[in-house]
Amino acid sequence: MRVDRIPQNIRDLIIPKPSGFYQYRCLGCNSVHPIDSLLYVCPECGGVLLIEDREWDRLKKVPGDVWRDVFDYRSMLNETAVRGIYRFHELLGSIIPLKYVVYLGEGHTPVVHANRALCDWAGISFSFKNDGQNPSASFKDRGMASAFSYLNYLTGEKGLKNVIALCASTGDTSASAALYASYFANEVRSAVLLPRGRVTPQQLSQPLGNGATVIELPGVFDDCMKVVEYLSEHYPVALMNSKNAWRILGQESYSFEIAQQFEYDTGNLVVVVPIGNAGNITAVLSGFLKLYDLGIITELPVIAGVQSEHANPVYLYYLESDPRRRVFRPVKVRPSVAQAAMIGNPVSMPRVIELVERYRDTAGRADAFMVVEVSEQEIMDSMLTANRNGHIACTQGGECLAGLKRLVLEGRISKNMHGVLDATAHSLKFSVFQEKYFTDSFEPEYEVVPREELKNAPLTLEPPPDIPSPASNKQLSDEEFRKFVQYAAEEIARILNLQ
Ligand SMILES: N[C@@H](CCOP(=O)(O)O)C(=O)O
Repeated sequence: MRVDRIPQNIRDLIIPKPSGFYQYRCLGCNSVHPIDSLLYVCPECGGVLLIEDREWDRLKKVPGDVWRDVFDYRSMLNETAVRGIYRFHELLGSIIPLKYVVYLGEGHTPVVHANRALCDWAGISFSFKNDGQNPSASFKDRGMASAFSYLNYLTGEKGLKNVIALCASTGDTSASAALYASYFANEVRSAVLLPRGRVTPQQLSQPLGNGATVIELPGVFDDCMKVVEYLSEHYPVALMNSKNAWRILGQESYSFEIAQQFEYDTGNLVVVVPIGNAGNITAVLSGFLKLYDLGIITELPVIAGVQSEHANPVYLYYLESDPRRRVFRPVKVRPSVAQAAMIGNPVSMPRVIELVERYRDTAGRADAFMVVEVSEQEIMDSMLTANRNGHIACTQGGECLAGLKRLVLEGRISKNMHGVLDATAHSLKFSVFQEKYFTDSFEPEYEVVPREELKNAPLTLEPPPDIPSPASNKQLSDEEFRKFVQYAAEEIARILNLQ
C-alpha cells in the first residue's frame, strides 16, 4: 500500500521518525547510563540493565485507538524498514533512524488455532504463535533484528568499528546471531560458544553455514554464558545474548503482535512462554505493560511461564508466595528435551523479579502472572500430540502446551480463556528428540517413556527376489519396471487396507 492511500488522520504518523530519549537503567542500583555505547552491565554495580525512554509520556498524547490504526496500516506498507518488528518503532527502538533498521524477514509470525480435537485434549481452546517461522527458525530473530539495528546505528553514527558479535547458546541464539552478523558480510565477525553435545545437529549447522567461528566448550549453557560474560567485561566484543538490553526491546514485538493478531482484545488470553535464560518472559511482560500504559490494550492478559522439572529455578522461586521471603537460587540442570530452556541461572532473573511485581500491581491481581512446572514426559507427549494435529511445535512449544494443560487441570486458569502458546522454534531443529522417542532410545536421565500410540517409523518395502527392483544396478526393461510398480502398488494397497 502507498502512503497516499493511508487515512488522512494517521498519515503524519505512518512513517516513523527518530524520537525519544533512551537510556540504560540499572536494576541493581537504579543508576542511569547513556545509550550511545555498548553496555551490558551497570558500570557502577555490575547489575542487569533495561532500556527506558525518558520521553515515553510523549506517546500518550496519541490515543490508543490511533496507535492501533497506525500499527495496522504500517503492516500493509511497501516500506522494508517497517515490515517486521519496526512497525512498532515507537515502542521498541524509536531513536533508530529507519535507514539503520536491519530486516531479514523477522516478525509477523502466524497464530494458528488448534483444532477441536487438540483443544479437547488440552481442556481449553488455544493457538500456537509459530515463532519458528522466523528467518533462523526461532523467536531470537526478533531480538537480533533489534540488537543488530542498534549496532548498525552505532557504526553509522558513532564510529563503532571492527565488531565481533559474541554469544553463548543452546542453539537458537547462535543461529540467529550468526545469521544477522553474516548479513554485514566482512564488517561484522561472529563467534558463538556452545555446550558440547547439548546443541542439536540442525542448530549446530546453522552458525557453521553462516560462517561464524563456532567454539564448543565442556559443561552446559550456564558455563558458556559465564565465559561470554568474562569476555565482554575484558574485551571489546558485542554481546548478543539477552543480557544485551536491545535484545529485550526487539522481543517485546512478540507481545505487540499477539495484541494486534487478537484485535487488541487481550483480556481473555493466557500467554504461555517457556522460561530459559528468561529474556523472553522479560520481553513479554514489558511489551504488554507498554501497550497497556498507552491505552492500546485495555486489559492485560495472564502470562504463564513454564519450566521443566529438569531446569526449574524460576518455578522454585515463585513457589514462595510472600515476595519478602523469596530467595533466588540457581539450580544444577539435568538433561531436558526442552534443551533451549535447559538453563539453571537465567541472566534476566532480576528483570523478571522487577517486571512481575509491576505486572501484578498494574493488573491488580497476583494471578496475572504464574509459573508452572512440567515433566519431560509431558513435554514430549504434548509436542507430538500437537504435531499430529497440524502444528510444527518444537519441544519448547510442547512445553507450553504441557504447561497450559496443567494450568487447566490444576484449576489455575478458567477453561473459558484462550491460550496463546509460544512455539519458539521450528520443530525440525529438535527432530533428534522425536527420533529418540520413536526409537525408544532416550537416555534414562531424560525420564521419557514413549507411548506406543505416538510412535512412528518408516515402513520398508523390499521386493522378493523374483520381482525386479529399481535399486539393482542394471537398467530395468519396461516390462520389469511394470512388474515392480504392480508389486509395490499392491503391497501398499494391502498396508493401507485399500479396497
Ligand atoms: N535458549 C537460548 C539461551 C540463550 O538465551 P539468550 O536469549 O540470552 O540469548 C539459546 O538459544 O541459546
